[in-house]
Amino acid sequence: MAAPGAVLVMGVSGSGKSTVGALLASELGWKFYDADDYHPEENRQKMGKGIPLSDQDRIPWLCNLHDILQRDVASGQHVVLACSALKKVYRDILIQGKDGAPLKRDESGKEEKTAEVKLLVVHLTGSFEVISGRLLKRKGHFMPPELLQSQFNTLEPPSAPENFIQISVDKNPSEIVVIIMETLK
Ligand SMILES: Nc1ncnc2c1ncn2[C@@H]1O[C@H](COP(=O)(O)OP(=O)(O)O)[C@@H](O)[C@H]1O
Ligand SMILES: O=C(O)[C@H](O)[C@@H](O)[C@H](O)[C@H](O)COP(=O)(O)O
Repeated sequence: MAAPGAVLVMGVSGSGKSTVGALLASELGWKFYDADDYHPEENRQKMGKGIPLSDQDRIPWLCNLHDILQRDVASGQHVVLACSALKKVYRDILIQGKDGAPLKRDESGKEEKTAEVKLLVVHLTGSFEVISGRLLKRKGHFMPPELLQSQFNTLEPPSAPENFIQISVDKNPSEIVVIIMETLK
């Protein structure tokens, strides 16, 4: 595949997406987006009450993130996105948009090709015990640790032909960033 214009750092809540994503973006000089900042208020309230999000809750959020990625990458801006992206279909939306359609109509009705976002997917993997231990210590976040089991239940780890690597959260964030940067070379 062509060199990725974007890196998706994915995984369950507490796997270190925000920490690793921000550090990676700063090392690369790329723009950083944290998908948590793009949840509508209803999604935050739902998670805050300990209710897992449904596909219906997540799809508009992912479509919005796809549009942001596509706009930036099309303008030559490289980006790092930290986003749970737990299911394959969610990652497909980030890459292609909701319909995965190769064509879209502009305002004048003309059809034009939509570009896929070339993504390197970085899956941060770890045991329930390690990650729940980190979540229990994390302060000031809307996501309650009780939702972690549902995140593991929902998780579909990336697999071929996705363009992905897996890195253990047992490594520290700097080590993880070095591995990702080596992969991008
Ligand atoms: N590789 C790591 N090793 C040790 N602690 C980590 C690591 N990555 C993240 N953390 C800590 O774990 C907690 C969850 O990390 P965070 O980046 O908020 O995860 P996520 O964005 O996936 O929910 C934070 O308190 C963070 O400082
Ligand atoms: O799809 C989801 O259910 C949410 O996006 C969830 O996966 C995400 O993890 C939350 O936004 C909590 O934020 P943290 O991942 O930072 O805990």
